[in-house]
Amino acid sequence: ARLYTEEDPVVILSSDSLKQTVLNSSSAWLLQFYSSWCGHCIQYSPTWKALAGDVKDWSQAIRIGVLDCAHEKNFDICKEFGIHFYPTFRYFKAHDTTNDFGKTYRGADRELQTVRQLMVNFLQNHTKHDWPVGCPPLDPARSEDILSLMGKKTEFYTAVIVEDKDSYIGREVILDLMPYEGLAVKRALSSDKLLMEKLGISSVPSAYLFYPNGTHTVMNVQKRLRFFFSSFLKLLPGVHRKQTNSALQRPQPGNNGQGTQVEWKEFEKSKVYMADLESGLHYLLRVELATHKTLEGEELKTFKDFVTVVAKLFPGRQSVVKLLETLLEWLVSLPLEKIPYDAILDLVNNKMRISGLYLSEQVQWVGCQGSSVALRGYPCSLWTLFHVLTVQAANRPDALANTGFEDDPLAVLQTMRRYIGTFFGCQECGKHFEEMAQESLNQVKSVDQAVLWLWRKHNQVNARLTGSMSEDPMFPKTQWPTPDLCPTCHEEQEGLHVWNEQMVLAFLKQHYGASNISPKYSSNSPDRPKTITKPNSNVHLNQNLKPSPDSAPKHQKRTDTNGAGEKHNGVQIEARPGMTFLGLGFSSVDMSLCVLLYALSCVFLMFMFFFFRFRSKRWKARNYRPYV
Ligand SMILES: Cc1cc2nc3c(=O)[nH]c(=O)nc-3n(C[C@H](O)[C@H](O)[C@H](O)COP(=O)(O)OP(=O)(O)OC[C@H]3O[C@@H](n4cnc5c(N)ncnc54)[C@H](O)[C@@H]3O)c2cc1C
Repeated sequence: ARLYTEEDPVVILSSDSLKQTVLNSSSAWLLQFYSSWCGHCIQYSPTWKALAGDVKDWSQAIRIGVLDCAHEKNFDICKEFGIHFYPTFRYFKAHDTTNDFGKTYRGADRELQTVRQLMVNFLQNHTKHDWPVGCPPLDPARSEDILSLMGKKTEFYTAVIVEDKDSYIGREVILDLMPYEGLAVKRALSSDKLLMEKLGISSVPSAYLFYPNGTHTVMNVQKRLRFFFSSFLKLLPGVHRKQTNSALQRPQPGNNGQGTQVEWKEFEKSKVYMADLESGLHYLLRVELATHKTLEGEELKTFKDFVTVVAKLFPGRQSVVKLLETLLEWLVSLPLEKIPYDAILDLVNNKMRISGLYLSEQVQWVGCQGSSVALRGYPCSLWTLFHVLTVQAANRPDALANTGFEDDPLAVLQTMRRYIGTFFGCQECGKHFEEMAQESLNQVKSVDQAVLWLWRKHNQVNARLTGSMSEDPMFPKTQWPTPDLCPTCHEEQEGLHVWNEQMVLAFLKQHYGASNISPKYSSNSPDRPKTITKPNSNVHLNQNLKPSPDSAPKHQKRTDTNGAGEKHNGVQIEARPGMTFLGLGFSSVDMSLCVLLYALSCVFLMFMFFFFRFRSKRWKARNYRPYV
């Protein structure tokens, strides 16, 4: 296998693309010419990938590429470029038309931080004439320019990183924020005493922030590290990733693409919202799965396992949990190998009118709302649901007792893997997720590791999707949790950001724990359960597939409902009349059958009565004995 794949944040070059990509480019390039059989190259590849991921946002200024000289079709180009040893590192300046073969880096130190700083130095070697397009100035700003911002209203924020002469933080933060709009980042040196005094800065590195409204203050970050400064700035209100051409064609924030404004709901990002989880379950059960006419074989098994895990672990409202439990009992009690999905829908829609079961049909995205209806929503809620479930499995070890999943730390992840692979509407996503699962899921040995595995993989997906079309400019894809949510989760080792996984685990358990789920915006249960009739489809509960009354939990009561049908979102909502008797709910079909059977049995009994009466009279007349 090749050392680098399309999944990695590096640009993979070949003889066909090398010259036209790298020479006279609008950005500078740092290339690694490697050989896939060379042991050093193999060992070094994780560092190179990490570096490329770390500087992904610098791509307008400098980009990272690889070319495999062991590939037959690259033999000639590697010869032409004079590559004799592997790996060879070459820098290519932006706008270089001299057709040269780049500048070789010969240093022995190839640590990530060293190479990253060399990239900054190399960028600064450009002149005014060949400066990479889109790369902001990296030299320190003049103190007059900074001080003139005091009290001045502008259209954007200005952040100033004040640092020592040898520090790279300022330049790295400037490059990190390059793809973002709504702010400008500058750097200043601590040797500028007047500036230090005017800004009231006594220790470095520090950051100072000028707000668009003319106010200004020292930036308050928990740790004075590059990652903390960059994250803080990326998350400022009004700061978002610049839109690409394709992203510009997307509906604008607050607009659903059809001219209708979407109502914005205020929310706290430190909370998980029950409305998101329930809306996700509604979409999953009534829309995504409903595209399957019947479930059988592996699909049915996957669905049953999914319902088992959710019914046992979902820390939701009683009405939803009861609905899931009833669905589970019904699925388990049914010996069928094939189930029409309409029958499942009938149960989800509580056609049996079992009181206390209800899953709202209203979609309410809160923490998962997007700046347009085309963004976020369901996939966000699905991630959230599975994070909640892994945390529940870790916090409540006995929850899966007697389900066949007890003692299985992989229960939630394997169920998620199979659900995503079988039913998730985005097939490509399913393929990627499966690749990640095949790669490392077998290393998960405990429920805590399962929580961390899902977090790690979600961040891997976030990194891949940074700047993609599915990124909501108001909710940029970041490595999560950001420092403002969990400062102790972040550390730095030799200039590289590292996670404190113990802290991450504690944070995930708190964030996705039941007590952090807010009921705000959750739709209330209706006074009566409603049934849905899809146009032109027979949705009457299939009598053969009715769950037997015994299969419903004993504590569940049935109730009657009354009311006329009503129209909602183009779907006919029909509330059929019914009644309760001895605490059991009966629909009108049940009632009609009862009356019919009652009438038939009356006729039958009358017939028997007259038949035997007539026979006994005849017998008496035939065998009349006056002396008996
Ligand atoms: C299994 C799966 C695979 C996917 N694969 C792809 C794909 O290959 N290509 C594609 O274009 N889209 C894919 N998607 C969709 C994509 O990941 C996002 O869900 C979607 O773009 C919406 O993004 P979002 O901004 O709402 O944040 P999401 O990534 O959906 O995250 C939702 C919320 O989870 C929290 N969060 C973020 N990161 C983490 C983390 N590491 N750990 C715990 N919580 C976190 C945040 O609060 C965030 O708001 C996939 C979705 C799923 C469920």
